[in-house]
Amino acid sequence: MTMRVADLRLDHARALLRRSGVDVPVAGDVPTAQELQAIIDALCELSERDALTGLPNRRAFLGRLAQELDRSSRAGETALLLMLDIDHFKSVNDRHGHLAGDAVLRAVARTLQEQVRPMDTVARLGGEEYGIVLPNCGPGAGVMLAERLRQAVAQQAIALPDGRSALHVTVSIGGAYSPAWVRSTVEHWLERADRQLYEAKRQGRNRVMIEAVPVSDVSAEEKQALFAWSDPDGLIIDPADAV
Ligand SMILES: Nc1nc2c(ncn2[C@@H]2O[C@H](COP(=O)(O)OP(=O)(O)OP(=O)(O)O)[C@@H](O)[C@H]2O)c(=O)[nH]1
Repeated sequence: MTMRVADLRLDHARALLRRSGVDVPVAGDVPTAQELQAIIDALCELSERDALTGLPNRRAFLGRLAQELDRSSRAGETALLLMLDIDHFKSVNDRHGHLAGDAVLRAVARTLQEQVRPMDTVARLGGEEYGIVLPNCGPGAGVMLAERLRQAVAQQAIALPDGRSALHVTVSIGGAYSPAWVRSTVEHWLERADRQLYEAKRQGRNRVMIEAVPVSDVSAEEKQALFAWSDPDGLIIDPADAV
């Protein structure tokens, strides 16, 4: 049995889009190809956004990281990955309520977005954690930028939904550079930045910790892949001797 466009049941998709504030006008009962395409595009866009802050979500961010790794491995540039986590966020919820917690999450998202360049991507990774990827960003600029982000959040007075009070929060930031010329993996990059974030929390929070050396921390598989790729004669080189 073949399915016709007229049989498609789009009510659910349309209702979801309407609830999410996305208006996809449809002229008649049977959608045209353009109308169908608009619904598909809007659903794709929605699946990559965090509903609370409007930032790209984890799924979208992982895609951006993969793109950036690919670009920096070809261009020989380093990109910086930052992981940010609001300090003692549980106590914001506990003291002021969940709605106040949500207001804080939105306010921090706005501040981070305001501080970065248009080419950078700020995402909410889940809970009170954000990720930022900064293409073409080297060690000098990276530390300064992360420190600027930390200060901007700490200085911000966040208005609470009761309209009467405001509060301040701080963030801990961990960072790692993508290795230039090496095709690394998203998982390994995230793990390196996460290790720095863990260290920033351990050392007392409200601080920035960025891995010092951009290239040296490359996994054994990555070294293997790099040398297989760079050795056109197929000679076997022991990566341990080469790096
Ligand atoms: N309001 C609100 N709270 C959230 C949301 N997502 C996660 N949380 C809360 O975020 C809190 C995270 O707490 P923890 O993981 O203990 O971390 P923390 O209190 O920030 O402590 P440190 O990270 O160690 O400084 C939990 O209380 C979650 O319920 C959300 O979308 N809205």
